[in-house]
Amino acid sequence: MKLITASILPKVIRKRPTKSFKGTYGKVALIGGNRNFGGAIIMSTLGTVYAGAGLTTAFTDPSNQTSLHNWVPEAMFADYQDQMHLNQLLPTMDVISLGSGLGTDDQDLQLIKLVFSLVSSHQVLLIDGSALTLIAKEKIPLPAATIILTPHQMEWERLTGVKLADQNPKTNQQAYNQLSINNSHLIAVVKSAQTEVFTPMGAFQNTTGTPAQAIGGMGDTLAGIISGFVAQFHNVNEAVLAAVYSHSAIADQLAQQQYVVLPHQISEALPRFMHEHQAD
Ligand SMILES: NC(=O)C1=CN([C@@H]2O[C@H](COP(=O)(O)OP(=O)(O)OC[C@H]3O[C@@H](n4cnc5c(N)ncnc54)[C@H](OP(=O)(O)O)[C@@H]3O)[C@@H](O)[C@H]2O)[C@@H](O)CC1
Ligand SMILES: Nc1ncnc2c1ncn2[C@@H]1O[C@H](COP(=O)(O)OP(=O)(O)O)[C@@H](O)[C@H]1O
Ligand SMILES: [Mg+2]
Repeated sequence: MKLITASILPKVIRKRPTKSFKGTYGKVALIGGNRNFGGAIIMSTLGTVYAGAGLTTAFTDPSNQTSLHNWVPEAMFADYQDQMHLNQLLPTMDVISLGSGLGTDDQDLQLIKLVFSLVSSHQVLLIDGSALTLIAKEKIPLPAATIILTPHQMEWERLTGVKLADQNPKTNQQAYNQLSINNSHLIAVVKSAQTEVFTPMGAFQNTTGTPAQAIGGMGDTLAGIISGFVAQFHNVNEAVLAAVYSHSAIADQLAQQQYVVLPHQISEALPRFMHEHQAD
């Protein structure tokens, strides 16, 4: 297993060309955040916007609209139960992130099915949180698209059947290979204290990260940052690796002076971190 080190950053994070506009940097839809988990979609949206995605829309429960705009006015809001709006907007997106704080009710399951039916092969679909739990439980096949799965270890167990205690680079690789049989463009970010990333170009282990990150919303934030990187940087595999590295590298830096690192602090530190690591 190869290591993800700082050398990934200048490969991925490029100086922005002068002749560019917001459309150059990608359109992202983030779908999730029920009445109880509004924070999840807000943290995810912060990650995407602060990573530099050109246009970001959060599809969420209407009860989250005011808080979302207080935290991140750069993002647009849409009601995730508005099927017409989903039908209209999702086909225009470059990246769709589904599941952070979604919940596991029947209406959430119907929403996942609708999104899967709307996604097309040129788009990237990131699947996180409750959406992973539901597709594992209901055995929903993944659509034809570039798919990024971001499970924590219990979600990975639900998806693959590999028990948490048995998870290691070898069993995880076997499970990834099995999942890839029906999808040749699959990336699995298996999150833990030493996150492993499985891609069609090989398997990688992250070298950054701290227990100061063990707090709710940390994975929601990562899903947002990955979406923002993939929206604007062209090699999807490398963009995911750079996002995973950056998320935890910033946490390492903050943890030098903080007992715990709050997820939104990572997003807020991201533009400066990317500035420091951009290449010509
Ligand atoms: N502020 C918000 O709005 C927030 C909203 N959130 C949203 O909530 C939704 C549910 O997501 P979830 O991860 O909280 O719950 P679930 O999928 O049931 O997994 C937990 C179960 O697995 C077990 N477990 C064992 N190992 C584990 C591991 N390494 N990492 C994690 N869990 C591990 C664990 O064991 P225990 O802790 O009980 O010992 C427990 O039994 C999802 O949509 C998410 O986006 C959250 O992000 C929080 C902030
Ligand atoms: N001890 C740790 N060391 C490094 N990273 C950690 C540690 N604990 C948790 N993390 C990171 O925090 C995130 C947790 O993801 P997840 O459980 O999905 O969070 P949530 O759903 O609450 O947002 C992952 O990116 C994981 O790698
Ligand atoms: Mg999570």
